[in-house]
Amino acid sequence: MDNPRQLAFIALRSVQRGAYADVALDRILRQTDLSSVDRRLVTELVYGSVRRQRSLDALIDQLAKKKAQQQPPDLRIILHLGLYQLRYLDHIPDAAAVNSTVELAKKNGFSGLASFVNGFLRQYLRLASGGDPLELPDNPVERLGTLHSYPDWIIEVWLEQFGYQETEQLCEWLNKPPAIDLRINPLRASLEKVVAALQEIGVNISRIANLPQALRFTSSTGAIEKLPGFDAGWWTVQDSSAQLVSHILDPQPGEVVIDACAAPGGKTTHIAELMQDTGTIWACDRTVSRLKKLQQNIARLQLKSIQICTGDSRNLTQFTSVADRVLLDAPCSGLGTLHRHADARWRQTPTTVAELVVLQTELLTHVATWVKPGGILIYATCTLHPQENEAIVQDFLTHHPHWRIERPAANSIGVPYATTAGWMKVLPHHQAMDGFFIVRLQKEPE
Ligand SMILES: C[S@@+](CC[C@H](N)C(=O)[O-])C[C@H]1O[C@@H](n2cnc3c(N)ncnc32)[C@H](O)[C@@H]1O
Repeated sequence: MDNPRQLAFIALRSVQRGAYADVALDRILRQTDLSSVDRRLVTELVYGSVRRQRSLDALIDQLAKKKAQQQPPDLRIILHLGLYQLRYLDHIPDAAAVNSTVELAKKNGFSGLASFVNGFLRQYLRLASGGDPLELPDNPVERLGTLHSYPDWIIEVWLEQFGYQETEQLCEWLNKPPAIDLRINPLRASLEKVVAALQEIGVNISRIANLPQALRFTSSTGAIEKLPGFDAGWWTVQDSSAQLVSHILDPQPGEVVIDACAAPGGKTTHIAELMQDTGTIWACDRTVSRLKKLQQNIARLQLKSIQICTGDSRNLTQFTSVADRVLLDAPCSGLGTLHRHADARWRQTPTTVAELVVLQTELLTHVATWVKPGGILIYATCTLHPQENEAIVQDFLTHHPHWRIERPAANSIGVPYATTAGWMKVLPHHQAMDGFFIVRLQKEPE
């Protein structure tokens, strides 16, 4: 049973039936005792096949008699697995990819189609020896969508924002495996201490320009929770651009700060660290399971200044005008973090975005009432969709004349990401971090 390709096939079958890719993968990996090399292969095959689904289907449509949608669902997965290895993985010899895919077909009820699978993959290889066999439409939206495997609507949103060349770079960047960054907890350890402890066990790590607490792994790590300092609360896994958000909030010791969408607490715990664990931080969220993770993180990092408030932040009435600063790290379509969630591009749609826009508007309108006169409100998302970012802020300012955008001060941490409008945008293909939108709003003093 511990055959990596068979395990990938089982996980992909769950994904096809509606499971989240990370959940399906985690379930399958927990049941096995694979070497770390094989675990990496299963992970790559599952995430890669999901991510590249559109391109792989286009090749099936082109090269097989039956279109991808008309293939038996399990056979379609097997063809995806074979094609994915041939097209995207350099370290697997072609013969091994073809033979193992034929075996997979035989093992999973397609013995009668083994020669079709063999012929199909060998035809792909023959064509690939003379250039890319994937035929691309002329229309730029479908062309980028087919080549880089994104739905047309995402390509349209990005083409309008960034133009063809930048969109293509962004698509390519978000198809690469994500980096893992750490945020050092200065209340428990210094950056130097963490670097030394990791280097001692052969894990390589580098600093990230302009982010005082950030480190990025540059070699493989094994299980993160087993690395030195995790249990002792020396550090937290958090992408650099997410770290940027709390620095831009700039909370001060002793203040009252509310994090309106806090779980699992990446930014709340960062805020507590920046405030030297003084003052009061309210961590609000409506998802109980995610709040449990927040609680675990607070305990591991040994923080005392955070209070949890469970509920829908649109309905919480106890916080009117109490906060020096409020963070709204809003639920969003996550188009800036597609590299971390292989199936997200297929789950989000223009309809889910429209629903999110309503939620984001309602949240922003309500949590703005929590800020004291003269106080600060940060609106942030990890998406690159103007309806969820620029349009939300413009609409808010139109209806709230006592608020204004505060631009990043000269030499401050937000400057490299600033736009002429005053908000900040982190573009993954420029800054090598998750995509983020961050704006700092100030309420008029009394
Ligand atoms: C982007 S995530 C927050 C991530 C978190 N700030 C961090 O850094 O770890 C958005 C969160 O919003 C929460 N959420 C969504 N709708 C909400 C609502 N109406 N009220 C409160 N929380 C909500 C979700 O449960 C989710 O945890």
